[in-house]
Amino acid sequence: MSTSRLAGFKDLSVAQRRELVAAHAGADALSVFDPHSGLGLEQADHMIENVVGVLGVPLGVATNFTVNGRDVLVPMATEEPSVVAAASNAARIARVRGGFTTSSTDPIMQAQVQIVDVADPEAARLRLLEARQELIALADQQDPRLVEFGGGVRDLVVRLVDSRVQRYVVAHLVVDVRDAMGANAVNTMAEAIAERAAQIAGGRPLLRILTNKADLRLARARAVFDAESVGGAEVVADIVHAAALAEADPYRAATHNKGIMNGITAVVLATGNDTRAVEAGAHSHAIGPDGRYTALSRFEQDVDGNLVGTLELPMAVGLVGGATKVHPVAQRAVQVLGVSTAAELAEIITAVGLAQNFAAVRALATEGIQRGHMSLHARNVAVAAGATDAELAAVVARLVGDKAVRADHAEKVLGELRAEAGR
Ligand SMILES: CC(C)(COP(=O)([O-])OP(=O)([O-])OC[C@H]1O[C@@H](n2cnc3c(N)ncnc32)[C@H](O)[C@@H]1OP(=O)([O-])[O-])[C@@H](O)C(=O)NCCC(=O)NCCSC(=O)C[C@@](C)(O)CC(=O)[O-]
Ligand SMILES: NC(=O)C1=CN([C@@H]2O[C@H](COP(=O)(O)OP(=O)(O)OC[C@H]3O[C@@H](n4cnc5c(N)ncnc54)[C@H](O)[C@@H]3O)[C@@H](O)[C@H]2O)C=CC1
Repeated sequence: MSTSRLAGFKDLSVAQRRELVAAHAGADALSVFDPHSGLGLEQADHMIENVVGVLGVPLGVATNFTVNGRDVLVPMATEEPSVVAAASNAARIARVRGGFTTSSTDPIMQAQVQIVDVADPEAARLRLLEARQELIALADQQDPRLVEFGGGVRDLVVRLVDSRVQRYVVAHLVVDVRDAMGANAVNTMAEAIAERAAQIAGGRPLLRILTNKADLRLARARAVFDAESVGGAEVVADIVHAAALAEADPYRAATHNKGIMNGITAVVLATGNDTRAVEAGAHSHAIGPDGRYTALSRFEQDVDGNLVGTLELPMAVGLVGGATKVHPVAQRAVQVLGVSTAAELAEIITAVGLAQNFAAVRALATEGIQRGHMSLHARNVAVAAGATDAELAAVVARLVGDKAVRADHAEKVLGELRAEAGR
């Protein structure tokens, strides 16, 4: 089934949405998305330690995404109102000009081996490089499955890092991890070569761990947002101004990048991937060549006057290993996305990050964030004030109408409605 635009998806009931998503994923029913049949206590107890329960996070589906010409429904797990709506809204505008175009590097992760107390670091560096083949072979022996799947060590790089204590020799194993996120895989390799590497360097092995600055594993997304659909030439120009401030000013960049991560983290979480690893990679990548923290995305006006958005960042996500293969909901989310490689997943996640960023910045450059975001957040405020299902719509309408989406006002409105009903 083509998802085409799926206009009006938001107006369907939860049951109707599930039917549509199930049909799209080629599944009979999405029973596993049911809160009572998702992650069980027993499975949870195998995943982490000292388990006492399972936390439910809303799982939504962003619509309207076209990525490299393919319509995609995007599962997003988030507690924040308006994130799924914003992504769908941006994707609706992007598809006017063909949607998102993506690409990525090979899935290369790196592990570091720190060697301390080396008398001659410069010479140690060359001794390690002379032993490159031996060390690579030793590392590859640790993971025959990965090698079988076409992955394995691609290079050995040696850096000298001057710290306030001493000059460290730091060997990097550069590993193609194929469809894995790869942390466990490269950590095993780093631990296996550490003793031998330190012996060759003439020092003592200390840290043996991957780096989350996965700057050899980049995913990229690009989209042209049609000027008219964006709101006209002035809005395009103002979005470029907004993005330029984020590039120039770390205070704005942090919020701009948070908007990107609203989308990225939601898909990373929905697919059972490691949100902290992706966030660490993103923020380390937000440091520009001049050492300043800056925006991860760029927005420009093209020759036709349309807005072009681009995003490039490390994206260490996998389809095997970690929770991706264990969590039943994550597996179903991957099925809905219709991806079969980690690279495809990484690219879709990056497209969602760009969409999310565009939606937020467009709102900020026009009417402001409050109308769209707060009208959706009003439901949370009303429920927190004690509104029942039957009272919810009336309370939300009053909060939005009064432009006062606040707890005290919700309590006041609720009191008034109940007094009227009691009369
Ligand atoms: C909220 C909208 C989308 C409303 O925007 P709108 O123009 O009022 O929406 P609309 O009713 O015309 O609908 C347009 C499309 O948006 C989607 N849409 C619209 N409403 C819904 C809904 N209820 N449920 C699901 N989807 C929805 C849906 O795809 C819909 O198409 P349709 O289905 O009608 O054919 C818009 O104002 C928007 O994109 N705002 C940005 C919101 C945002 O970024 N939220 C993130 C939280 S704020 C934050 O944390 C980050 C920030 C902002 O600080 C980052 C930064 O500073 O850069
Ligand atoms: N700093 C960090 O980010 C750290 C993260 N982690 C955790 O590590 C986990 C991910 O580690 P992984 O090595 O991905 O998991 P993993 O070790 O469970 O799975 C990867 C293994 O799967 C096998 N495999 C089977 N099919 C494959 C294919 N098609 N492509 C690649 N490998 C295939 C390979 O032997 C590979 O080594 C996550 O849970 C993450 O939270 C662990 C330590 C540190």
